[in-house]
Amino acid sequence: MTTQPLNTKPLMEVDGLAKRYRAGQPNVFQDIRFDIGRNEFICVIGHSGCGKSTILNILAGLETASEGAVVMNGKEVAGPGLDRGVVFQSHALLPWLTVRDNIAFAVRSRHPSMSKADVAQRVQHYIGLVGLSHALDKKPSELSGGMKQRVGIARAFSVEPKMLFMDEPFGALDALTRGVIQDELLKIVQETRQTVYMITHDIDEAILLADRIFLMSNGPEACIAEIVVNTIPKPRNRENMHHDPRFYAMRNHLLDFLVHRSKAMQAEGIRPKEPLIVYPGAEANETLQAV
Ligand SMILES: Nc1ncnc2c1ncn2[C@@H]1O[C@H](COP(=O)(O)OP(=O)(O)OP(=O)(O)O)[C@@H](O)[C@H]1O
Repeated sequence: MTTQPLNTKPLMEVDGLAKRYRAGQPNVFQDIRFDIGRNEFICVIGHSGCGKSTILNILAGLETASEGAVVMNGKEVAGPGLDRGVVFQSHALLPWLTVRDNIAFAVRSRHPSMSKADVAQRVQHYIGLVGLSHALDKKPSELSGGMKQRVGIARAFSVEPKMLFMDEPFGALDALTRGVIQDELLKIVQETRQTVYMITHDIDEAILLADRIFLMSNGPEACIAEIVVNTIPKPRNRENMHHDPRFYAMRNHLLDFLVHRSKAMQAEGIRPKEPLIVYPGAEANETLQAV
């Protein structure tokens, strides 16, 4: 299920992806199949080594699949493209350029004929959304880790890609900084309605940000075991989300998968043909409406 009308074609269609790095070895993952709707925010959770980054890299066109196909906007993905942006755990800013020029450089690569004034306006808009207007003329070496990552996020959004991939973008940050940046990401996504595919190990982060959460079984031969539809309505808010009765149903479901079900599936060799689609806490909503 996607969050868009059924008659609208998905932005990305993924069909039967599998990857093996060496002949004769088992697939890292196989039978990966899903659609991503326009304006959807997808989070992917799974134990280390199940192939989350490899899948993300294949969708972004940075890696090739052993089997299967990825189609975006009706066109097969055969390599990297400017319509897809990627944010990794390390910010990858150009150290010799200021914050302003790092973002302007990215905007100009995507829109070579954009006027200087429009590029400047776009840079200011996106750096403002991550609360760093005061740092426009600083070099990356003058910024903290959290600030660099915020510039990386502003840069990725400023290009306005059709699809943005984020591979554990906050993994290297302390909990406080992470919270601040999650709020900024939430704000920027609400404003831009950017389509995002993001890997995280943080369950609360996934509940805060995602429309749907893909749960991957353990590898090798990993698959998407469940697709969890976020039952907490938007707009969500980090400060009071835990007061929503659906929050703990979502959280317990995700935790239980990571702690118990993913291991049990591996031990018993269970591979669902199709991911189970679940709505944890939906019954809490029905109770709320009945009161
Ligand atoms: N270039 C490569 N050559 C050989 N094996 C690889 C290569 N890249 C990844 N692998 C293997 O493929 C498997 C999946 O790796 P991947 O990084 O995609 O997993 P992940 O789920 O993103 O892990 P993590 O959560 O630790 O980042 C791992 O067993 C890894 O060792």
